[in-house]
Amino acid sequence: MKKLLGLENISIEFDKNPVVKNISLKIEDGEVFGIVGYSGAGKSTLLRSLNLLLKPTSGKVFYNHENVTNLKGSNLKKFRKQFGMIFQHFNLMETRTVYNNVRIAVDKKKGEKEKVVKQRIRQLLETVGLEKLANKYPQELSGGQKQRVAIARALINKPKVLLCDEPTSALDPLNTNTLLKLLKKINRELKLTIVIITHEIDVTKAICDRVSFIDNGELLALGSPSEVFINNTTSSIQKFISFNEVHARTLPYVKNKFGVHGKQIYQLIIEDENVVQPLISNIQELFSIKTIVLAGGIDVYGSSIVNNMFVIFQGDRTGVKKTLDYLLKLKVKIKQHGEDEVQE
Ligand SMILES: Nc1ncnc2c1ncn2[C@@H]1O[C@H](COP(=O)(O)OP(=O)(O)OP(=O)(O)O)[C@@H](O)[C@H]1O
Repeated sequence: MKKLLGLENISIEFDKNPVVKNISLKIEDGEVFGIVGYSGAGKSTLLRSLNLLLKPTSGKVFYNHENVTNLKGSNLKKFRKQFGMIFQHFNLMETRTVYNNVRIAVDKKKGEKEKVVKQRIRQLLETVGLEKLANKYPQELSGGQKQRVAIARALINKPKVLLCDEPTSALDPLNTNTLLKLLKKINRELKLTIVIITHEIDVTKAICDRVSFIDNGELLALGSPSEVFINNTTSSIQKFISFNEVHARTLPYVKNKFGVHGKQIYQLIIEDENVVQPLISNIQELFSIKTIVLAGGIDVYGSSIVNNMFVIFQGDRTGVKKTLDYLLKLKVKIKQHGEDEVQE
């Protein structure tokens, strides 16, 4: 894949207050790229610098290898047309039908024939599954349907990039799922690059090829969802995940109730082909080590399948040591569980 967007040492301040701090990253043509972090981390501000809705205080923005940071007037307008945008609260016009909410966004300057425009709107409404609701008004639609109108509207001028600012935050889990599937479908079928802001780890796991984790204006991690959320030991990322992971709440109870020391608990991160290997029974056969599984769950992180397990090994010290060596050789990632947070 080739690089489509690039930020180089971007900083953004509001009234001398730094909100984005020296961030550099590249977004590839055709990928789904996530920007993740707590509320107030600077995600929306960063997103808006990509299409220069916000000009950075310092640093450079690249599009197709061209430095676009200082574009002005008609060149800036032309540049922005490469982007469509959707938002958490849909921003539809309540007095217009679904069809007209899309129609109003058509770039008139292109001078396209009405027939061509009509055909494209119909086609887009079909893509987002709303062809039968073209004459309805926003108040007659569910949240998920409204967001799909917003997607059709954002795509009407055939942008190269779709910027999504918390597109699922106002939706229930069912609608979230449908919307994520739709985003993935348009990413593939229209070869659209998608940049999506979210504070929900499940959203990134479902559709992102790569994610960036932003905390307090800084880029703390960048990589595949499993690299960023499972293999990264930065404490603010671990805490972020613990919102979603039951074991962060349950393991302290196990430790207190049964007098288990934190360091007896190992987190095993078993990925891809190892997921279907009989590792636990191998350990028992080879080293006479018994395994108590406290928690475990298999999940899909982007293109990786990961079994994230918390275990206690029972047996002599040499056996445990051999077990750890054996697992490490198989590229299982191992972390010893600390008292308060997971440590390498
Ligand atoms: N136009 C602005 N003027 C002044 N301060 C702003 C402006 N836009 C954002 N901020 C401040 O910058 C900080 C980061 O805001 P931003 O919206 O980028 O964060 P976020 O990570 O997207 O959070 P959220 O998910 O809550 O929107 C916040 O403290 C916010 O108040």
